[in-house]
Amino acid sequence: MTSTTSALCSLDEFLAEKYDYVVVGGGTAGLCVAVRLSENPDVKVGVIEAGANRIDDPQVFTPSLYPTMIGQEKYDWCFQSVPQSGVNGKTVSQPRGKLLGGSSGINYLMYVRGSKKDYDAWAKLGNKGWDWEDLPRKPHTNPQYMPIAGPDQYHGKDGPIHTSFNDYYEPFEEDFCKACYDVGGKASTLKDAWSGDHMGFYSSLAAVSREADENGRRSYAATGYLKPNLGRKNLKVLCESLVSKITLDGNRATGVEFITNGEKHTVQASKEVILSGGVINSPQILELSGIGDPEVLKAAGVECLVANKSVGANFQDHVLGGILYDLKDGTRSLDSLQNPEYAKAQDEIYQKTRTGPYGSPGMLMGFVSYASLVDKEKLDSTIAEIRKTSQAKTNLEKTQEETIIEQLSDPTSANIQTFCIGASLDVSHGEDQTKFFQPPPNCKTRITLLVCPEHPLSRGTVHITSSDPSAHPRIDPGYFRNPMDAKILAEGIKWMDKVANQPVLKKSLADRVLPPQGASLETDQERFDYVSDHISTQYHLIGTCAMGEAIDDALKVKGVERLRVIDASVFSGHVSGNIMATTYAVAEKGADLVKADDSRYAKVDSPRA
Ligand SMILES: Cc1cc2nc3c(=O)[nH]c(=O)nc-3n(C[C@H](O)[C@H](O)[C@H](O)COP(=O)(O)OP(=O)(O)OC[C@H]3O[C@@H](n4cnc5c(N)ncnc54)[C@H](O)[C@@H]3O)c2cc1C
Repeated sequence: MTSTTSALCSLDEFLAEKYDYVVVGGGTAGLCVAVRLSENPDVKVGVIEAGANRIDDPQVFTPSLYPTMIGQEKYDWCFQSVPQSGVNGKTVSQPRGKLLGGSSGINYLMYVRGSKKDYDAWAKLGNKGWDWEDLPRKPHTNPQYMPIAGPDQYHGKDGPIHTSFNDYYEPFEEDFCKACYDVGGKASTLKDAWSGDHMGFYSSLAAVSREADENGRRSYAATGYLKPNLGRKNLKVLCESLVSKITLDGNRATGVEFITNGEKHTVQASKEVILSGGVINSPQILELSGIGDPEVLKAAGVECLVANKSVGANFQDHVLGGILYDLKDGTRSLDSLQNPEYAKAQDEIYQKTRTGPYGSPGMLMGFVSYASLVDKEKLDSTIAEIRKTSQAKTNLEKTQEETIIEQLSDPTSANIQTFCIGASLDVSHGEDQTKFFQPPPNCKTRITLLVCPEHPLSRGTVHITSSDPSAHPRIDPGYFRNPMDAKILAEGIKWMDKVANQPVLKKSLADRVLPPQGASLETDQERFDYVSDHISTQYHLIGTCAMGEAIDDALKVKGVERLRVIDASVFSGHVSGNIMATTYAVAEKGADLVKADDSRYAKVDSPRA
């Protein structure tokens, strides 16, 4: 390869090379895969990323500044759903990171693993090698599978993504945890929330580095995986270039077509194309390439080259609902950073020591089971209603539904995630992230108490409606298409209302803002009506190239040779909690699956980033 000092290269440099593997999308999964595949210096890897390199941008690296990027085209694809009949016809914004590092560069930084049972459910769906034993526990012996946290059996020490606990806490954080345990009437049994059991309430790890040169900064795919390996001569990364399709010779992927500065180019991949465009763009790119449901392709004016009806189906998300309170006068929260004097003082602290609220995003969360929130009669009627109103059509959907019924019936299953965020997150504005994060008026400070069902029954789709690669696909998340999801969320709101009314927390709260002070949350119907009008995405889109359906368990696209998908679109069912860590784990395993099919890797003593 031509010698440059950095893998980040110009168009000419990129086109001058020949690649074994071309990775589409330099995001969370894509950079992990590219870095792992380029560990062998004889293997040439090219990455094409639509967004820019923003490694040195303070909005990206300062942990608490994520709200300033979400909903802004400089950082975010700013996708929007079609109107959702389950939520009074509202549209719901669908942010996705459009920068080197992808969504790991704009997300809330929460570093969470799912429950053991969630991954075991993937294996039960027929995906061999994807259970807990095979995936997240690998860091135990093989730290790269889960990045570092503390020095115990569930956390590695030398992984690429660095995590840490906040060094700054809001005054009410401990009170929230106490209130949650008071409502449940039980003390904490939580040992390690990354051990496959995260039932309970705690301040989570954040993907914030505490290493010298990155101290107090976001640790994400661009800094954790790519940055230490920029000197590799066999790795080239081209930014600000939009992949328009995968080129095929019959049913064999041969390379990629992309657009830079309005000009079309192609690049060949002699071994494989790896699609890591994320949950919206991976199915979009497959469909633009003629791989997908023939009817969808025909309607979009794209010739069908490989029929695969599962592409773009099985969309799932975690839906966020919640309650918003003003804090009593004088109670600090991240909203206090609106006050210019306080913000200046905290910024000085952050610049000098990399500590304080700017380096400590809200991390307070927890998990409860649905079975612990309702009595036996209500649990039985929920299950009967799920069966009666079942919308499951495919084998995958039917098996998933039975798994969800098992999960909801199990008092040890993390069915509902809860958050206490010391800032105003306005769930009446799920359609617009800039309004969602708008600070409260009159320099007030607020607290947001969020609730989120983890194993949704509703399914949606992502499909192209045009052959234009720059046109956003049609995103129909199907929120509350199955009304049981709204009913389960409504139970979570009932529980959260009790938490807010525990004296230990109530002492910090002033008026309720959402639902407005005085609005009743007494009946099932009132709570159902409230959640049906007040939701946001929790940004945990999955499933549009699902393992076992659109692709096989080696992540190969069914019906196409030399083409894999490796990103969050391959999750076949949902996991409890935030999904960045699981996406890294999928990418690590995906890279190993690619290596297993290429004899050149047997010779390599995998150095780790
Ligand atoms: C606002 C937000 C907050 C979140 N908060 C958290 C959190 O706190 N904790 C957590 O665990 N998870 C969180 N998540 C979820 C998590 O970050 C994502 O699920 C995960 O990062 C997705 O990884 P991915 O590799 O599938 O996609 P991405 O990381 O989105 O990568 C896809 C990449 O492909 C590129 N791309 C797409 N199309 C093309 C094309 N045609 N040509 C070239 N490049 C293309 C994109 O620009 C992007 O860089 C959040 C997500 C968002 C958006």
